[in-house]
Amino acid sequence: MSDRIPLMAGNWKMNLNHLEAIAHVQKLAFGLADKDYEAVEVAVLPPFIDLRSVQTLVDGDKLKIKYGAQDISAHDSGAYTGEISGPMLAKLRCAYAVVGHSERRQYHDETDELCNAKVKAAFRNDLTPILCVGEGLDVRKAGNQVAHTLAQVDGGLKDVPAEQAETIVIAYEPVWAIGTGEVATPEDAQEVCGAIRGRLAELYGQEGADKVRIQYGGSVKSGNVAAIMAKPDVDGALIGGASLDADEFVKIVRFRDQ
Ligand SMILES: O=C[C@H](O)COP(=O)(O)O
Repeated sequence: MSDRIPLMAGNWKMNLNHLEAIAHVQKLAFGLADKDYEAVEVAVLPPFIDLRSVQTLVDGDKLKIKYGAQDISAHDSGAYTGEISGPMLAKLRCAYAVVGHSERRQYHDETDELCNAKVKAAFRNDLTPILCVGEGLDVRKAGNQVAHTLAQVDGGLKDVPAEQAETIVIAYEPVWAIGTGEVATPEDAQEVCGAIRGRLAELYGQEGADKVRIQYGGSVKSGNVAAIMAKPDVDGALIGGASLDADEFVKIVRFRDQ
């Protein structure tokens, strides 16, 4: 049995301003306070402008909820208008930085090469990258989901040393299941998550691969999370839409009760 601690991370995407963020995290904290959820790590991934408010709340109330950014610059400082750097996120005590979400790959043309630079920027600044990978519908229909996703894993981890790689979080998000209500079956999720762990074992050895947490993302809800989490290579979820409803997110975190 794996001793990996499941990570349930709510990706708010471009939702909730800094005041709404405070109210939302307070509601999450309240919803998670009456029961021991130590065996699950909970994180929120708000828009950049919310991070200071979330940090202040988490610090002030000594909450166990972690937080991170939805993106990170490949550069640590300089003339990169609009970018947010690893040192800035580290100063806010962010735990995580999402890298290569499919919406960044699709709408901002982020390549595996850029994702690799962002993964390195996160590690350089003591942030844990959540590297997102996954195939689109055309690739899935052609049956090439494993090869496609493993190529993204290879690209994102290029020249990343084993001691860093074994601390990364990889989120397998089939693009056709994001925000569509089309959740992958638990078997679909396991097929690719298992293949990802297999590739990590080839790259870093089985012991290192066994330390990596691999999340599933794509239309995760309280009603389907338990079946997905029952799969051996699924160690958590990256939750979009359902994470905006505090009660629903709390139910997802408590997937063992579902
Ligand atoms: O980062 C989260 C994923 O894009 C999943 O989003 P979703 O739960 O709304 O399908």
